[in-house]
Order: sequence, then C-alpha cells, then structure tokens
Amino acid sequence: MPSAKISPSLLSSDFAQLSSEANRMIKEGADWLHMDVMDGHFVPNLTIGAPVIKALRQHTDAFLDCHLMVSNPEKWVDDFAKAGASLYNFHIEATDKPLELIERIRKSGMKVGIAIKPKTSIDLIYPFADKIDLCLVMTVEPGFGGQKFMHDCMPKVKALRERFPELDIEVDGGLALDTIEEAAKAGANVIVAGTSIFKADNPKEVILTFRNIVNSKQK
Ligand SMILES: O=C(CO)[C@H](O)[C@H](O)COP(=O)(O)O
Ligand SMILES: [Fe+2]
Repeated sequence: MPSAKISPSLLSSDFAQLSSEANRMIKEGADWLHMDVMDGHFVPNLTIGAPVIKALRQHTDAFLDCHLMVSNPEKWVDDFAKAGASLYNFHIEATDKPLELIERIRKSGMKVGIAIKPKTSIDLIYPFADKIDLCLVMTVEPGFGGQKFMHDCMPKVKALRERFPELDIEVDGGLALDTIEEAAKAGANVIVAGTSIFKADNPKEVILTFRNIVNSKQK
C-alpha cells in the first residue's frame, strides 16, 4: 500500500483567508491541499473554479488535490492545468468518455484521479484503475462538508485495494478520529478531512494521528 497522505479540505477554511489557511495547513503537517470545485449542477452547491486555484498558486508550492464536482469535466482541464492544479479528480458519473479524459489530463501535465459517488458501483472504476494515479471513493454524497461518514462505502475501498495494491485510494467525507481507523483498515491511504481538521483545537495532532493510523495499517 502506498504511504499516507493527509489532504485537508479547504472547504472548511475561511475562504476570505485562503492563502494563509492553506499555508497554515502545510505548517501543521498536511501533505496535500484538497480543493473542492462545485458547479451548482453536478452537485447542489457552488464553490470555486480555476481562477481561485491560479490565485492560490501564487502563494504556495503545495500539491493541489482538485476534486471536480462538475458536469462536463472535459471543459476545465486546460484552465486547471494552467492555473497550477496538481491533480485533476473528475467524477466517473460526469463523463461518458473517461479514457479520452484521462489522456487529456495526462497530456496537460497534471496527475489523474477518478472520483466515485457513494451509490455508484466500484465496477465502473476497474477498467481505468491501471491508467490513473488515484481513485477518490466518496464517503458522503458530494456537495457539502460536515456530513456523516457512510460506513457502507468501505467494501468499495476494500475491493479496490485488493485488486490494486499500489493505487492511491482517497476517501472524502466525514473522516474524523472515530472513522479513520475503519477507512485505513479498508485500505484507504489518502485522507481528506475538512471539519475534523479545521474545527480541531490542535490540527497538527489530528493530522499526525491520521497519518500514524494509516501507516500502521500498511501490510
Ligand atoms: O468533497 C467534499 C464534499 O462534497 C469535501 O471534500 C468533504 O465533504 C470534506 O468535508 P468533511 O471532512 O467536513 O466531511
Ligand atoms: Fe472533496
């Protein structure tokens, strides 16, 4: 299993202070920064787009893990690449041409991720899993931070980990000190967390605990 990476979701940060919040998370020990992009169409919420990624890029060298909760993910590849995104995570439910999209993202220089909603079968990922850098298994319905972790998504993580021991498997939604163990045990190694990190008295300790628990589950 690949090593742990902790990716705080800036959705839970103070957007008016985005660059200092991002750099604060890196100082607290974050490996990546998770950027939730929502278009008000694929999900019932509207957040940020490539211009904000571009602005943030002027203030940090950190790995920007971009989660595209958008219809027509094909449309934004070039803008995100130019903006300085590191990873382009599109939803499998949002495209009927995943192979072409994977190729376009690669050509742009970004890493490639595919995200999957809780009710979508993991079987849809298998044909592409050896062509991508990461699979993001959602553990809440996408759209909002602060929701409850869905335990019934764990069999998907487990099945994917069994078939693809070297793939980065990311979990997103409701990850906290009481759910991390279960996610790590199932085989997740990239941990997104918004509420549980940003609302913590000591984010550094939470990040470190997440990392230690994931690494301790490695075979
Ligand atoms: O993609 C997301 C929502 O669609 C967010 O990344 C996710 O919800 C993180 O927030 P929290 O840790 O508070 O659940
Ligand atoms: Fe996300």
